[in-house]
Parts: sequence; structure tokens; C-alpha cells
Amino acid sequence: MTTPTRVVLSSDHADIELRKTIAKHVADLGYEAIDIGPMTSESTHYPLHGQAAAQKIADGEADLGIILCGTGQGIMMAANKVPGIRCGGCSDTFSAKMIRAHNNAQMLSLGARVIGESLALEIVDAFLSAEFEGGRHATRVDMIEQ
Ligand SMILES: O=C[C@H](O)[C@H](O)[C@H](O)COP(=O)(O)O
Repeated sequence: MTTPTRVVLSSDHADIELRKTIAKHVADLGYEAIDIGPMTSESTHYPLHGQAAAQKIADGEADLGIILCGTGQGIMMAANKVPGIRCGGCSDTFSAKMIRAHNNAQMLSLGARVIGESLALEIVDAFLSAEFEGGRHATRVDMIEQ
């Protein structure tokens, strides 16, 4: 498996500044950060942005994704509607690691109104640095896809 290098980011209006901070953090770590917006805080609809980010991965234009809305729940639900996408919502670093290690999630969803910036960046680090363990977990991920 090739090392993921391209990370797509999107959000609704809940906190575009946190998304931009995460995008810079991701770029500073050496990933290609593909921030698809939105670029203003005008009220918008999270399904549009969850779907758009997930589609980038489904189309092979990004390897991983980080998305945000107020709770991280709605935008995650939208992302998971795109075939082949596995997106987990996390408010802690252990879950962020395990959604990759056991669930081979390509996408992380964060609640911008739930966690602060420091924890968000720690969660992002845990997600990006984890690796899928395969084995029995691959069997279960295959079952999700079926
Ligand atoms: O799951 C949905 C998200 O938390 C949204 O960010 C939230 O519903 C947006 O609410 P509002 O339009 O009141 O900012």
C-alpha cells in the first residue's frame, strides 16, 4: 500500500478558521493539504461539503480526508453515503488512531463546537500517523463494503 500523501479538507460554516488551522498543520507535516472550502463563514449546508470531500477520495484525487461541522456528526453522515468511504467521528485521540488501525477509515470528522484547537490537532496527528493493521480487521472492513 502506498503511503497516503494527499489530505482533502472541508467543513460547513461552523468553524472555517479551525479547518484552515488544521490544513496548515497538515501541510506543515509534509502532506499535500487540499482545502476545498468553503472560504467564508456564510451559513451553508454540511451535506454538500461532506459529499464533496468524500468524492475526492472516491475519485482518487485524495488519500485521506478531514471534515468538520458543528458536531462532526452531520457531515460524517453525508461522507459515509459516498460508496467506499469510511468516515469516523472522533473527539479523542484513541478513537482517531483506531478508525484507521481497525476500520481503515479514509476520513476523520471533527466537531468544531465540541473540541478546541489543541485537541483537534492532537486528534489529527493520531489519525494521520496510524496505519491499518489488516488481518482480521480486513475481513470486517470487507463486510462493511459488502
Ligand atoms: O451536524 C450538523 C452540524 O453540527 C452543523 O454544523 C450544524 O447543524 C449547523 O447549525 P447552524 O446552522 O445552527 O450553524
